[in-house]
Amino acid sequence: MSINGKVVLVTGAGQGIGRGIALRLARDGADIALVDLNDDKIKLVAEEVKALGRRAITIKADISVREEVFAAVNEAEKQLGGFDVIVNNAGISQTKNLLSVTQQEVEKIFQINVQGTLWGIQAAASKFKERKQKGKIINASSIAGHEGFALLGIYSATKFSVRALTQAAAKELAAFGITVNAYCPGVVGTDMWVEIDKRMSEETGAPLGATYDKYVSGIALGRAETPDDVAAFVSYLAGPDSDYMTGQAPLIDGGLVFR
Ligand SMILES: NC(=O)C1=CN([C@@H]2O[C@H](COP(=O)(O)OP(=O)(O)OC[C@H]3O[C@@H](n4cnc5c(N)ncnc54)[C@H](O)[C@@H]3O)[C@@H](O)[C@H]2O)C=CC1
Ligand SMILES: CC(=O)C(C)=O
Repeated sequence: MSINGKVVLVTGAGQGIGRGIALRLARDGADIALVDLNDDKIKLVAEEVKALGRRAITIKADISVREEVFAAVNEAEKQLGGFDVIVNNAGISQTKNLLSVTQQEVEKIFQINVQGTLWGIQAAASKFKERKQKGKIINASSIAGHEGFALLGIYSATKFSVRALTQAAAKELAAFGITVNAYCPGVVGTDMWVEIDKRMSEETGAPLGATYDKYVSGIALGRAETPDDVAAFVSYLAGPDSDYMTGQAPLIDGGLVFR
């Protein structure tokens, strides 16, 4: 299985799952455009990609701003000489109960998790069409895109929305040879979960670490997920072995949510 020489853009690549995906796809042979709000972090990941023998560029961009996402895709093509796969990975969490969440808070997370994913779909699909080539679009959903979780209700709504966009885009873009799929991780030990656990403690009074431990204790395979676990599945979605798959959002969660 190889994506040797392909150009892949990964958003939210500065840390956590996005960094894991960038490094895995570099090991698979791809050149990587690393996109994140945090310039310092993507520069460090770029050094790691280069140490694996692949090319890497960094683009500081906010995925919630449509023009910045289109500019990032153009820059990736210009500097790396092609454009084959986008991984719309960047996202934020929000731990609030439904009765107190504000309009501003709802708008912010929808702008990043949903609109940001839509801009990535638009920018990548436009580029594939302009280049008259096939391409792959891969979006970050979640277990929370298959089940609404208490205190993660608006976050869950955004991840259900990502699945809706994935299905609709797959139908609209299949005729152009563009596939659109999503990955749905479970409990991955990144900074996002540190923040969720802290906010859960504030909301419920649970001791720090207790919410994370409770979630992990529900995983059939008996351990928290790592970015590498997610990246291994994204490697499949990015490569030719998934060519006959589109519009899907499989769970890769160690056995936590069963559908
Ligand atoms: N950590 C987990 O357990 C799970 C995470 N996910 C999803 O996976 C994706 C990655 O999650 P993690 O690596 O855990 O998160 P993280 O919080 O560790 O890293 C997210 C990265 O995205 C960047 N980012 C945030 N907003 C951005 C914006 N507007 N524009 C550009 N970059 C931005 C951040 O700077 C950061 O580098 C997210 O979409 C998340 O919802 C899904 C299921 C489980
Ligand atoms: C962060 C996330 O997607 C959860 C709650 O699993």
